[in-house]
Amino acid sequence: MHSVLSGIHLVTFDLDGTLIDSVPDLAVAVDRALDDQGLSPRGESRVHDWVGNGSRKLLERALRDALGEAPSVALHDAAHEAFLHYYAQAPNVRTRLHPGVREALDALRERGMALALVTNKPHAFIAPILDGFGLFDHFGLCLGGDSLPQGKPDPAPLLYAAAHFGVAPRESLMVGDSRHDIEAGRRAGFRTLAVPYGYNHGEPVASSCPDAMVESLAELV
Ligand SMILES: O=C(O)COP(=O)(O)O
Ligand SMILES: [Mg+2]
Repeated sequence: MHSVLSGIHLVTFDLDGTLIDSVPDLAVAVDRALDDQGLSPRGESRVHDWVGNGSRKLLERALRDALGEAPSVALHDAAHEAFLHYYAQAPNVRTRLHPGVREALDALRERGMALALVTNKPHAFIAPILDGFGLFDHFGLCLGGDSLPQGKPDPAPLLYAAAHFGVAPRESLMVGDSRHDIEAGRRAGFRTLAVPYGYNHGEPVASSCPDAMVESLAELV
């Protein structure tokens, strides 16, 4: 096992960008929502840098980019509703698991580690996506961006997970791809591990100084 796991009893994982490459399906739903409003598509490469603060923020960033100014509340609400509708129809068509994810989750589960998923994505999408990969049952707890009043980078969801499993924060590890994951982990008193292949607003996640980094989650186990 990787040394970052020594003394760890709970591992919490981020979803988008860490376990899955979800931008292909996210971008389709964003672009369909924009099209409903007569706005031109933004495409995957831009959406890539807008993921990480939940779906409302994703749509706000897309609308701002398409309009050249901040959207009205009514437009933001309408586009977000449309996005939720389109994404719910096809959350797992072109989404792929990152290499090493299945091996890592299987091995951690076999070793009796408590596993939690803490994403800023709306909770409703977690089960359909994880089920599609046969991984939903690996997690003893799944929290979405709308599960609690605060999402990452607030430490609240991580502290909730630690309390749920009765594990001390210092015996817990947050695994993520973005500065929001590393900040939430640090503020919660968790150890932090980052992967470099995900979504971090176009910046290297190493700048957030995680306790450790791995190229692939396979290195964990
Ligand atoms: O919905 C998002 O913005 C990203 O969610 P994540 O926390 O799983 O990266
Ligand atoms: Mg992420």
